[in-house]
Amino acid sequence: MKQIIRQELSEAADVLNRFLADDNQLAQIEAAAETIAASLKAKGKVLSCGNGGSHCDAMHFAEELTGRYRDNRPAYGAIAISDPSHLSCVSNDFGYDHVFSRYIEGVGRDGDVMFGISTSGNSQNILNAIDAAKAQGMKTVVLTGKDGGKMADIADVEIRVPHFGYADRIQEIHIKVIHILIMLIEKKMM
Ligand SMILES: O=C(CO)[C@@H](O)[C@H](O)[C@H](O)[C@H](O)COP(=O)(O)O
Ligand SMILES: [Zn+2]
Repeated sequence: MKQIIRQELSEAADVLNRFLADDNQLAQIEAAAETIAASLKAKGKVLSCGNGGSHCDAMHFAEELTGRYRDNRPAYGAIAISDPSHLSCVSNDFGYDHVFSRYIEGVGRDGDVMFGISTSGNSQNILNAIDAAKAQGMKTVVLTGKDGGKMADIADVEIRVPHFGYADRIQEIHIKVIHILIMLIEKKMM
């Protein structure tokens, strides 16, 4: 058992160190923070979305913007697309591929930011959300993994964890990126 624990922690450390060494990804994190802070300063908001574990991460990101991260400060506008009644209605009536895009059509406004999280970069409901966000005049920021998938070509800002194994290793870096983004956004809002 100890061997499994060591192997898992060691692989996680390797993925983190490779990400840390990639200046291009660090620049993308700064670009994402700038995009989001500019929207919030102009009274815009962030609409975040993801599937499975990334859905939880989308909620985590939004609550730290509306609620709190490390210290108290004003609330910032953010909504994770997560209302079960919306998700079940749209899945039932239009299909699961439309759960995020439909919400963005209803709630997204020019100047808002769509924040999508996908380890494959290929989840169709997030690809559709990017299209819907663009149609609303919103900026799009995505966290991806592997080769970035189709999202790499269409998002305004893409932060990628180039790990080609299981999704959990990618998600572990995503949550670190989310915390750093909140920190940078707070600094830019001061
Ligand atoms: O949390 C995990 C795996 O760690 C899973 O629930 C995972 O999020 C789900 O399989 C998602 O449906 C994967 O979607 P995506 O990351 O490719 O967009
Ligand atoms: Zn998980």
